[in-house]
Amino acid sequence: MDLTGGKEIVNNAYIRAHDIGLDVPYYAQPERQGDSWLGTLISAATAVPRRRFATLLDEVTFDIEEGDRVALIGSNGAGKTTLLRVLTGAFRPTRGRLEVRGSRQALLNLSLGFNPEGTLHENIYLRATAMGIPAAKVRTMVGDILDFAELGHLANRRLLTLSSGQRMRLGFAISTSVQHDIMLLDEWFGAGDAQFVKKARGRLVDRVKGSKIVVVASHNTDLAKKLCNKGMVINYGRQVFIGPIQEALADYKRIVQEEKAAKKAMLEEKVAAGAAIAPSVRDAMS
Ligand SMILES: Nc1ncnc2c1ncn2[C@@H]1O[C@H](COP(=O)(O)OP(=O)(O)OP(=O)(O)O)[C@@H](O)[C@H]1O
Repeated sequence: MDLTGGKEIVNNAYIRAHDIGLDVPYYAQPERQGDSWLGTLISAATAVPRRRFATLLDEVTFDIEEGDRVALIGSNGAGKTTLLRVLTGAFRPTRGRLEVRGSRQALLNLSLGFNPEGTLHENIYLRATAMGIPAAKVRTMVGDILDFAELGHLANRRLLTLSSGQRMRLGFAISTSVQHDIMLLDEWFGAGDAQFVKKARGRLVDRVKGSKIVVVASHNTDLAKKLCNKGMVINYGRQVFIGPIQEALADYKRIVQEEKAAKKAMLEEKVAAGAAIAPSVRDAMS
């Protein structure tokens, strides 16, 4: 079987970002003043949400070349998944220049692009076509995908009748059915039953080995050290470091310690000013 799914594998893959930024619109509900159920009800019915813009990424500049395995490192909400979405092409940067050479495989949301009303068979066509695989090629892959997901006996059932674990298995089997140049991963895949996870990890390791570039967002330091040669630290949507993985992890550790020290100092100021602090918060800061 041709593992490229009919896609051209390029000789020289890269991702180059120059000063990219991403602003997204969102709607903010004005603060509700009601202190009674009637007041809350009236304010909920009459308050008009305001359109605002949030800067999710700013001043991100890097060159990722063939052979690089890059860990995106940062606290919750730092912008790792957002950057991966930009790299997959799901979000277009609102500033700066992004150049990507090579086919991309994204393992971010395994259920994305499914139609719950369609059968498993139809959904394989839907997703594989969206991945750019020609229909003739998909036809030769359907059996393998269903076998890998262990769902062959349900091929003509509607997707909405599947359990969430079964959907995830199908999504994983489709997303990893072909080898691409660039692999974009959000956290190391670890959901599902133990036997499937083992099989899925085996396939992931193969795909990572076969990829020219891997970018993985992870909170798992051991995995980052084992898998990656480079690390990119993201803090509040800004890239604050890119370089060798050990140095990136050290930089992130320093940021976490500095933030912890700043929070502790703020807490101590509040205590000195006579504010009541819950014991759990005090313990967490010590
Ligand atoms: N569509 C959106 N509109 C407004 N804000 C958003 C949107 N999507 C993400 N955000 C915000 O952008 C920030 C970055 O989110 P993101 O999911 O990229 O973080 P992350 O680093 O992957 O976090 P985690 O480690 O928790 O997965 C968060 O503060 C999040 O609330």
